[in-house]
Amino acid sequence: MRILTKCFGFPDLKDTNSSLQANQPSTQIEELCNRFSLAELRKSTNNFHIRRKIGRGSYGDVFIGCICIQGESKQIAVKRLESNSSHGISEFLNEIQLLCQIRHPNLVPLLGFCSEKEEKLLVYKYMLKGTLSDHLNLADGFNNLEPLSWKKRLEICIGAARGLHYLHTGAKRSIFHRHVKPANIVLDKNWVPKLTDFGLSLQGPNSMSKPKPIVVERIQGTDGFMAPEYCMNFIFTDKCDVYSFGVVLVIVLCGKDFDSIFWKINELDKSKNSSLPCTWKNLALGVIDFVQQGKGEEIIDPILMGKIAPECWEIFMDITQRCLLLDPIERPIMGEVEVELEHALALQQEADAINSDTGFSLIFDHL
Ligand SMILES: Nc1ncnc2c1ncn2[C@@H]1O[C@H](COP(=O)(O)OP(=O)(O)OP(=O)(O)O)[C@@H](O)[C@H]1O
Repeated sequence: MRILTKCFGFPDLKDTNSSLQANQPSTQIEELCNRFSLAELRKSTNNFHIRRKIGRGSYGDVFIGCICIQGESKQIAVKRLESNSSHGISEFLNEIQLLCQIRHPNLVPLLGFCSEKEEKLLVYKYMLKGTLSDHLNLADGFNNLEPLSWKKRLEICIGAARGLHYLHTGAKRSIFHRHVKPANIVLDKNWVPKLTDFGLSLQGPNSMSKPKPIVVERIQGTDGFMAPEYCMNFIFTDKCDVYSFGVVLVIVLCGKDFDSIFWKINELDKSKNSSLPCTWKNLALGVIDFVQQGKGEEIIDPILMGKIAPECWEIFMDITQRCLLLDPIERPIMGEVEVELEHALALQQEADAINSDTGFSLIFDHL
């Protein structure tokens, strides 16, 4: 087992260590990734004007801008690291080093970075449709965006699963994302989902073999999405990302944030006198429980009622609850999750072709 005390370190990149000590990206990375000047990013965001602010994460504010790259005008999202964020510097370097080396249709393209004076900025391609979280109306209450159809949700999950599968097995060395959640899945103008926020990601040894566990010094991530064994043993594997992805699938189905789903499931359990609240309850089994008791509409996104074909439901719930199994060995790998979700979508499309008018009003009685 390899022990990583920091989440960066790319032996195939020269200069990396000395640059990291100086909190600067390595010279080789600069060959792979644009370095923007602070002046051009200031200009492109109207000096980080409040009206250009499109979001805020733990890293700092995110601004929209427009910049000319190789003669082409591009809309960009600029993440500005807050100056008092000590922890952010390692995430900043980690994200550049990782994203500048990999390209995939389901990973957000990093266009470049800026490290000048006290300013540290990351420059991404702007994703017109925002985050999956925005479209599930999870962030800051209701935001009036058109709700996503069930098929669109499945397509988004398939794309995100593909991106995660690529990270685990497709790159030269396996990469664990470590921060999978709806807010870290962004959508381009064609609704193609892309994983973003690689600040916490870990790069393991050669991915030709099975992804190997990595021991971390401290637990980082978002509550509710972190796998139990990671929180208890400080060991991260590809199966911890699978667990987080399972939580995403439940949220996509319910259109509610983690806490709301978790408390609803606990309430139902309490009414049955079954068990005490437990953070790592298998949420998918909780949802199935609701449905079997004829209370599906209390937990599932109301927009989806009558829209999910029973055949699709079965495959979707099966893979979701397997992603959330307590024993990581029993969880599927991301490749299997991707295939099962594709299967679920195909079944939904077949059922829609037959029942285009009637819908699936009996789906929840059927189970
Ligand atoms: N490439 C992008 N295109 C369009 N909007 C973006 C892009 N990247 C980020 N955003 C917007 O900025 C917000 C903040 O993003 P960021 O990744 O910094 O934080 P987060 O993932 O929401 O939170 P945290 O960093 O705490 O996990 C997002 O919710 C989104 O609205």
